[in-house]
Amino acid sequence: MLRIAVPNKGVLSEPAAEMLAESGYRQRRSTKDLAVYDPDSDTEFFYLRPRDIAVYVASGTLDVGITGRDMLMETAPVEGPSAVEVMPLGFGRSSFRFAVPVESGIDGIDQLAGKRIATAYPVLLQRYLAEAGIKAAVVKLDGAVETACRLGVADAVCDVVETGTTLRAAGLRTVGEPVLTSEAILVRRQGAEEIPAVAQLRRRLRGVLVARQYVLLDYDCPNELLEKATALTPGLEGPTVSPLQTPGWSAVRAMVPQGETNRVMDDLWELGARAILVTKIHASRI
Ligand SMILES: Nc1ncnc2c1ncn2[C@@H]1O[C@H](COP(=O)(O)OP(=O)(O)OP(=O)(O)O)[C@@H](O)[C@H]1O
Ligand SMILES: O=P(O)(O)OC[C@H]1O[C@H](OP(=O)(O)OP(=O)(O)O)[C@H](O)[C@@H]1O
Ligand SMILES: [Mg+2]
Repeated sequence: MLRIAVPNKGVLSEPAAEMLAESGYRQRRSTKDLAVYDPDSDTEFFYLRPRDIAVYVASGTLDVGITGRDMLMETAPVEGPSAVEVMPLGFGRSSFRFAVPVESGIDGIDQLAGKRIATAYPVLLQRYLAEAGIKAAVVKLDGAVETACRLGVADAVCDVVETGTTLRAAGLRTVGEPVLTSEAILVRRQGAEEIPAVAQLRRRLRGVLVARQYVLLDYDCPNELLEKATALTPGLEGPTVSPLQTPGWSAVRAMVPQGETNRVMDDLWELGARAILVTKIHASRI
C-alpha cells in the first residue's frame, strides 16, 4: 500500500487535493477527515500540516508527500535521512524574501546587519544570513509576520510573498533579491527505491500537469507550407500530419504550451494555415 502526505490546511491544501482528485485518487469528503483510503489504487492519504510533511516522509513512515519547497528546506534534519524534491507541481508559487517598513532607510540586504528580523522560517533565514555573513537577530514568529514591524518587535521581516498584497497592507516594501522561489513539490525519502506505485503516481501527476500546461492545436495547411508550419508547432515528439481529401492540403495536430496558443495561431494564420482549432486536454500520459 502507498501512503501519501497531503497538506490539511493553508493555501496548498485545496490545490493539492484537487490535483490528486484529477489524477484519479479518492480524496477526503470533509476538511475534518484526517485520513482517507482509496481502494482502487490501494493508497492511503494522510492530511497533515505542510510544515510537518517532510518530517514524516524523511522518517520513512509515509512514502511520499506534497509540501512547499520552502517548507522542505526549513524542516530538513541536520543529521540523518532527509526528504528530497521529486517533482514540482506547478501551484503554490511564491518567493521568500526580506521586507522593511516603507519609510525605513534600509535599501540593501547588507544593511540588515545588527537588525531584528522576524520570520516563521528561522532555519532558512539563519542559513541565508550565515552564508551572506550578516549578523542579525532572528525573531521567530508563527505567522502574520508582516505585522511584527508595526508592533515594534522587529526592524524587518523575511516571509512568503505571492502577490505582495499582505506586505503592502502592512506598510512594507521588499529589499534585495528573493532568498528563494518556492512552489508545491512532491517529496520522497532520500535514496528510497523506486516502487511501481510511486512511479504510477508520478505519471498521473505529470499527466495532470501536461493537461494543464498544454492545449491541442489542429489546423489545415497547404503542403508547401508544412515545413514552416510544423516548425511553429513542433509538439512534444513531433506533430501528426495526415492528408486532407482536398489535394495539396494536410491536417496537422500538435500540443502547444497554453500560454503561447494565441501567438502560434496568429503566426499560423499569417503563414496560410486555416481552420485552426484549439482543444483543451482533459487528461494525459506522456
Ligand atoms: N500566498 C501564498 N501563495 C502561494 N504559496 C503560499 C502562500 N502562502 C503560503 N504559501 C506556501 O504554502 C506553504 C505552507 O504555507 P501555509 O501558509 O499553508 O502554512 P503555515 O503558514 O505553516 O500555516 P498557516 O498559514 O495555516 O498557519 C509554504 O510552502 C508557502 O510557501
Ligand atoms: O503576497 P500575498 O499574496 O499577500 O501572500 C503572502 C501571504 O500569504 C501567507 O499568509 P497566510 O495566509 O498563510 O498567513 P500566515 O502569515 O499566518 O501564515 C504568507 O505568509 C504571506 O503572509
Ligand atoms: Mg501561512
